[in-house]
Amino acid sequence: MICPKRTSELLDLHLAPFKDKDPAWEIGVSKIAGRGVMATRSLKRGEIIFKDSPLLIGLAAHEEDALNACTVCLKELPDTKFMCRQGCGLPVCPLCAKKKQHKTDCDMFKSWGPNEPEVANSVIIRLLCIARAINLTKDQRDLIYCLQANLDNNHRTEVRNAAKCFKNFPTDKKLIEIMNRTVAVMRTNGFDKTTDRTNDNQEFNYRALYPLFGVMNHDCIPNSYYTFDEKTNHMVVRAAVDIPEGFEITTTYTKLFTGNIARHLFLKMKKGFTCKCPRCSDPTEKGAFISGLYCRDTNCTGLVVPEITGLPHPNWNCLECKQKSTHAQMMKSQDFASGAINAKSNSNSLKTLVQYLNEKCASFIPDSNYVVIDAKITVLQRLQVGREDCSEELAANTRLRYSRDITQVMDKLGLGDSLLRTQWEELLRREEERRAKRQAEEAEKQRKLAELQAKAAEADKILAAFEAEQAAEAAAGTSASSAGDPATAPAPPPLAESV
Ligand SMILES: C[S@@+](CC[C@H](N)C(=O)[O-])C[C@H]1O[C@@H](n2cnc3c(N)ncnc32)[C@H](O)[C@@H]1O
Repeated sequence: MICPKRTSELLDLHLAPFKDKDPAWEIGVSKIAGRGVMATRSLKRGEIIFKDSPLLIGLAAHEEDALNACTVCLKELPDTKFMCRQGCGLPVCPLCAKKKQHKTDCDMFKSWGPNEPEVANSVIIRLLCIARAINLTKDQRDLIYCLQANLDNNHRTEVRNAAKCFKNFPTDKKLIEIMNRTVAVMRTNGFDKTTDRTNDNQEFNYRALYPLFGVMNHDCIPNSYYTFDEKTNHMVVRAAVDIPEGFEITTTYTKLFTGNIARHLFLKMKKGFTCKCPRCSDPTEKGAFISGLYCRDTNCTGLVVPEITGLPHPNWNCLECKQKSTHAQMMKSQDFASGAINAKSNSNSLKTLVQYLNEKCASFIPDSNYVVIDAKITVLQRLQVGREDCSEELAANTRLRYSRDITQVMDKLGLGDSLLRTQWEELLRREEERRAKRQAEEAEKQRKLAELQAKAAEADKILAAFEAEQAAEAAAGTSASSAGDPATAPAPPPLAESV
């Protein structure tokens, strides 16, 4: 392990432009693994712990990605004529083409001689983020070297493949070593256009290395969460719960709503370690049953969960009838449910998806299963954009119901704040406000109706009394005339003039 003191010195230099005078964190020796980030004072839930800026950032440029984005400002460009005219093989916008960053990138790649500089090539564009390490200052490069690098057999492949796209790719061992090391550091600590790594299903479209964040260890119930500032690409890390002084500040390298087996596999394959946090050691995942499936025995109503063995294909146990099932058997149920729900999620009709989730799914998959949670998150995200083919009432009820469901899962898992939770809580608050407003409006309508009805009843009463009076008067008149009273007898019709 590299000395925490040296790591702190290098991080101080990197963060100098915006580091707090009295930072809430320090680098220390972790009880989880190697170095970690520790709280220097107690932190309140929601408080900003630190901001980090990317030491390296570039386009992720995966094979399937559109490549018309500027390699400096990272913004999308028109889909023709976006390549630099100097022959470096990099897309760049007219404004950034004049900037120092592009000049440095352009000089380096031009000297390596891209095979087809006028054609956007994902391998070349993707390499830029790594190759930029060559032109960093010594302190910055030391910081890269100071971060953990899990050196697997594959970490040299990227540079080796990229070399084939240039005519004069450097052969200098030192330069190649810098790039290979940077690839390994990126894989261990960086972001690569993936939502897998983010704690919140928040999209991050670039390849980047945030060095202070790179010292944070993983916990499946992290006590911090992060967001990105879209303008500066700075990362902001906040306390998800109250964190006492001296406690380690943790993050999650996986999505929050994946089951034990999927998280275990991801951490083992991509990050090279086995997590031993309380969530990973509990087959029920703190009673949230994110991996839970129905028992295969149709007479049993129990939930089946995977055994904690650390194996990729564990046996599963029914918590009710104790029947054991093989991993392959349970995966059939999971795959069927995932296929059915994903097909509906991909359909154009939001109403169909909501109805399917509300009326059909419970018959073949428990509500707690991650596929159902994911689909509900999809619905909420789509509802944030518009209510599509859902009625106002269905949209309102769904927002309320699903955000409550997801908040409940978070509570069971013991998850504190996160971007998702803040969003759902805001949704719940707004929906409850709307509901209260609608109820108040309805009550006011009823009050007015009752008032009108009372007035109408009063009017009816007056009218009835008047009519009764009239009738009485008429009756009195009739009896008077029949009694021959000339004063009250109706006037006789005028006699026709006799001629
Ligand atoms: C981003 S680094 C974290 C900082 C690292 N501890 C250091 O000293 O630089 C990621 C590496 O830390 C280790 N690590 C992080 N979280 C861990 C955990 N929960 N259990 C075991 N190892 C962990 C793994 O070796 C992982 O590849």
